[in-house]
Amino acid sequence: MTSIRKALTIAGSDSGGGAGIQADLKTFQELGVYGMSALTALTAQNTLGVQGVYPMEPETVAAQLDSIGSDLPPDAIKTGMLFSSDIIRVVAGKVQQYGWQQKLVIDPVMVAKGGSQLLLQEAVQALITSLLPLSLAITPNLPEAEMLTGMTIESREDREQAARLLHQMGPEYIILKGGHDSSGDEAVDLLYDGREFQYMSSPRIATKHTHGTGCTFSAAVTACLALGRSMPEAVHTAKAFIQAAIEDSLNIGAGQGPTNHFAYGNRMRSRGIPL
Ligand SMILES: Nc1ncnc2c1ncn2[C@@H]1O[C@H](COP(=O)(O)OP(=O)(O)OP(=O)(O)O)[C@@H](O)[C@H]1O
Ligand SMILES: Cc1ncc(COP(=O)(O)O)c(N)n1
Repeated sequence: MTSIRKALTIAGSDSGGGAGIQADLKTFQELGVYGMSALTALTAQNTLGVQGVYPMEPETVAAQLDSIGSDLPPDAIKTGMLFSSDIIRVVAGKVQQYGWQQKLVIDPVMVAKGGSQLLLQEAVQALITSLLPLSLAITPNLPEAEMLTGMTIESREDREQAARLLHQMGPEYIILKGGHDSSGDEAVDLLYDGREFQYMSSPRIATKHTHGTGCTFSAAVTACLALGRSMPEAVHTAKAFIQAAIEDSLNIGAGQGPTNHFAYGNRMRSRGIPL
């Protein structure tokens, strides 16, 4: 019998398959981790945008988490689209009930690349007060970090100050993603553990096909944590995973296409490197 590490994503469904739960499960699979999911919302979505958002009832989110918590304890967990304060409170309660605090990565998804609201404005405060204090790590992009801290982030010093403020809200690790800063030739992410700032950068790829980059990146971090890797190792691998996925992005759909979840694994396998 094969034993396998398990990761759980608590997120929304993207019918187009590039972001949300679909991106998370593909990433878990590629990194050799058994994927499980609890749906918070359905979206009707494709590369052209979000055509509809259909949130789950909070009790159906609770029921999914109970099914998983009572039988399939995850080694690591991530959240993505949570939509409302009611759903956030249910998730926070289940994280406490099952003792998942040290395993929880929060991707504070707020707005889709096409502009659709994936987190209601009324839910931002619940995210800060109910969920952030329970988390191991948070992976905001720059606009999300601005929303959570109330700061404007322009300089490197601003990023470090935002990371300090986010750290005071509870997460042990802050992973501030720099994909939205298109001013330089590099895509620069920052990892902060409350003591040191570690920058991780890669060449910025000129492409519009970046649908689901944040979901894929945080899923890769979560998969690596499920495998028992340290946080710096997990972020390093996630950066390599998303870089490959954007470089080899897929030419499907008429709009902003998804990344290629096979790319990192294909490269490693072709070089004979174990994943
Ligand atoms: N054009 C690019 N070239 C290289 N890396 C990129 C590019 N865009 C984003 N990244 C990387 O992808 C990861 C996700 O960053 P990003 O800031 O895009 O997240 P996000 O906005 O949350 O994504 P999403 O909008 O899909 O939720 C980060 O590691 C970032 O550095
Ligand atoms: C269900 C779901 N979750 C997350 C995203 C964010 O991804 P992006 O910002 O690339 O649109 C999304 N579009 N849909």
